[in-house]
Amino acid sequence: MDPRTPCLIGVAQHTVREQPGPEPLDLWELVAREAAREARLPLHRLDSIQIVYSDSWQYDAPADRLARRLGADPSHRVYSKVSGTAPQLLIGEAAARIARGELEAALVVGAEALATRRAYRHRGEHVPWSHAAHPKPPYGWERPPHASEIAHELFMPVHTYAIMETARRKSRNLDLKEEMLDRGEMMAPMTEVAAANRHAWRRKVMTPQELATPTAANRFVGWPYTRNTVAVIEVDQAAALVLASAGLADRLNVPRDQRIYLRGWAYAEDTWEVAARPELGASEALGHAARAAFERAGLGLDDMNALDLYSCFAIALRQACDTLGLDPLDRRGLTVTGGLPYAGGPSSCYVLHSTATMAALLRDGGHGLVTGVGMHLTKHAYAVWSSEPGTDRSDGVPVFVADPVPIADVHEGPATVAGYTVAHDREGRPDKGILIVDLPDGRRAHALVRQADLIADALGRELVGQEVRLSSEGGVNQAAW
Ligand SMILES: CC(=O)SCCNC(=O)CCNC(=O)[C@H](O)C(C)(C)COP(=O)(O)OP(=O)(O)OC[C@H]1O[C@@H](n2cnc3c(N)ncnc32)[C@H](O)[C@@H]1OP(=O)(O)O
Repeated sequence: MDPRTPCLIGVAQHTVREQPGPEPLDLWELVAREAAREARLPLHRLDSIQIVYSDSWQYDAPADRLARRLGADPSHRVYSKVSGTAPQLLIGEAAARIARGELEAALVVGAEALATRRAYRHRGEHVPWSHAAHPKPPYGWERPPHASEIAHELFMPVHTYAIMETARRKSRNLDLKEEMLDRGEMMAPMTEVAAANRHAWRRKVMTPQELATPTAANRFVGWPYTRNTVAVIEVDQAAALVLASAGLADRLNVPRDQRIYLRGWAYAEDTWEVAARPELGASEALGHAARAAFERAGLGLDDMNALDLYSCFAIALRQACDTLGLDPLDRRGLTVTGGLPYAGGPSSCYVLHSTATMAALLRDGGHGLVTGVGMHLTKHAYAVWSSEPGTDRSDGVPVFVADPVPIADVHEGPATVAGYTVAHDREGRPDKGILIVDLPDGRRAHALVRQADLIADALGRELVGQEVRLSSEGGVNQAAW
């Protein structure tokens, strides 16, 4: 074997159960030390430290602070942008550099302490954490929301994903109740996986009915999604991966069955704005990423022994199943962790956890698929991991970037609903409708619905396909019918 073959030789995960807990820097250090211990790697041998963006706290120099804690002096230091695909892009980058002989050992690490932030918030206290960046840097997204999304208050994933779900619901002619029960049936097995995962945030087995039925404890958060079917973000969780060259793994005497290989991976992008997607309920990019990853790995879906499909919201799972031709009730299950709603959805870091869990499983031999989604189902990363090495040395250059449908900021006149959600308040009461509409000239637009009777109508039946009239004031479109 080429001594520069990259392999994953150490993993660690940690979940903090009592809040307030430690700050992200402490968590990074904790899991980094544990993963390096498993990898038999002296920390000073690390020549790359790559950290996934933390929503919990902005440090002045994250990678430098961690390097100092670990007693390492890596030549390669990265702090990612916000995205659920960031872990896979960092892993892919580390593997490519190892394969080129630029690095021998890399740490990819991430942590959130959002449950602790919340605990301090509820006590009315500031978090007492170290090395804050001054001034506070701008939020780490690659692009801010579109002006029309801001004007129509459409930037939270609980709303954008819900809109895509209603568009798919209509395209499949599912009625409202059918979609909810179908979602419960798809996600209930994930709760069983989470219950058996000692790192999972929520370890309670739930039935399809419990997931599908709205109650006070399972309120609508972005209709038609209820709390128990969406990513749980306020968690304290950390994970770390150590990648090394096969040559170094040999010198460290890492057992062969502890080495897992990134056999093939690929990255692709849908349009940044949900409204700009040619089909709101389907992904063009996902299929390109999946095909390229399998091709590069020289393997197919049927060869996979285990799967972990990114599961922030049901539509992410459904788009993946639709595109891959995978039965949502496939005997392999859709997740090895329990997924973001149950195992935990620590902002951009989830794929570190799914990869760590998959790696531990594959030590018994076999192949596994781990996928990532970023922003509003914009970014897609597909990674095939294996106990047997392959030859793929791809980088993160997208294999496909979708073309956007133009968005009209304001519009007066007729339009057709393409997808919608009803935003709910903290008490679970309907607040406003948010629509994406098709315009007669082929463009798309956003619109709000504020009238209580129209909101009630939108909650009671399928509104996708409904002809509406838009009126515009102050850059905000209002819809009525
Ligand atoms: C690519 C991707 O990964 S996309 C996925 C990104 N992840 C997400 O979008 C996470 C989605 N999940 C969530 O937002 C949350 O877990 C929720 C809202 C479902 C949590 O619900 P709960 O656990 O019941 O928490 P709770 O209702 O106490 O709210 C937690 C916080 O969310 C915010 N929040 C909750 N509901 C609302 C609402 N209707 N409007 C505005 N803010 C809200 C508040 O800031 C609240 O904090 P506070 O308690 O200090 O006021």
